[in-house]
Amino acid sequence: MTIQWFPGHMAKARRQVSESLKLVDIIFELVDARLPLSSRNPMIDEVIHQKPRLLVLNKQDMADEHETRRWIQYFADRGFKAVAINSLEGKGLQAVTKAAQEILADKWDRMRSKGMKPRAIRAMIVGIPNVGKSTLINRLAKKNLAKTGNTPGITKAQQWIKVGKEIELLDTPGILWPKFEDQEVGYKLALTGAIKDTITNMEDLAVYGLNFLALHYPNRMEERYKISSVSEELVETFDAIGKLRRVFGQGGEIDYDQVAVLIVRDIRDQHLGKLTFDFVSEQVEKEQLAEAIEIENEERRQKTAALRRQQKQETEQ
Ligand SMILES: Nc1nc2c(ncn2[C@@H]2O[C@H](COP(=O)(O)OP(=O)(O)OP(=O)(O)O)[C@@H](O)[C@H]2O)c(=O)[nH]1
Repeated sequence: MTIQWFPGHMAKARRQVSESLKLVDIIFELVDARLPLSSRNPMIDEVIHQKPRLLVLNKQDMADEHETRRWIQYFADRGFKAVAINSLEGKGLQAVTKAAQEILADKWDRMRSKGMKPRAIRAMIVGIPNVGKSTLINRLAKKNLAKTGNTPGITKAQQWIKVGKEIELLDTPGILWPKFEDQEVGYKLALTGAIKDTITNMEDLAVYGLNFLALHYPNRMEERYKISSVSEELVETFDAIGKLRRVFGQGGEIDYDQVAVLIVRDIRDQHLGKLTFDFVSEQVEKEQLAEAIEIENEERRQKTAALRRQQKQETEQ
């Protein structure tokens, strides 16, 4: 399965985010708690530069709680504050305000020491499509619908939403497209519904989903489909699930296309429980591997350089 991404959209989104960047004190980078890495825009660091940022893991209600805790710690260990929220039900929103205040505490202290009056923190939400940006804005806006009006001095009028006394939020979020040249990232995004089904092959997706379940959540797969592994002969697995769930075509035969759709829906609709698709343990392993390769490369470079120096000395003598 090849999933395309959209460079045209990306360039426009980057421009839009860059333009708004100078208006805000902090970026709320919204990601899906089920895939805190795969749902990040890989160019986000380049786009937002050194702007302070809070990582907001949304849809926490759908993610594996244990893994969400591990991700928050993972980001903290790397110097990024992260909070988990559920925008749909408005859970965890206070943690967003509190974390933003903590991140900007030094800047606010400096402002106060210069005699400046404390003002509300200005923030902007950015994230990939479908991650919950509008839901969060609406949820925050509901608390206080009063908009603070346009910011003078910019051509395009920006509306600000007051969130309590502490925060003013830009009412238009920055959309950053995911980059899914990595096929696995594409599958994960598709399984959580971030990519439209029209650009994904349902059977490939279902097979990826089953293999993922067998590896990370075997008990849940067993409970739902009464199978403990994915057979090398995929037809056998699809037959077993089709029979169990009575997915038959008109002639009474198993309808494999519909079995694939059923598996994907089951995963998306949480019939296999709260699932997380990115794992801290796998990421740390990848990072350690990359580090080990870099150390090896560096040692090799040093050895080669030493050898060259020695050869040079020998020819000079
Ligand atoms: N379960 C759950 N669903 C959520 C949550 N936040 C948003 N959603 C759902 O996710 C879907 C996408 O939410 P939107 O707010 O439209 O996402 P968006 O990022 O604004 O999407 P674009 O407009 O495509 O950029 C909707 O069906 C929301 O109801 C959440 O915290 N939990």
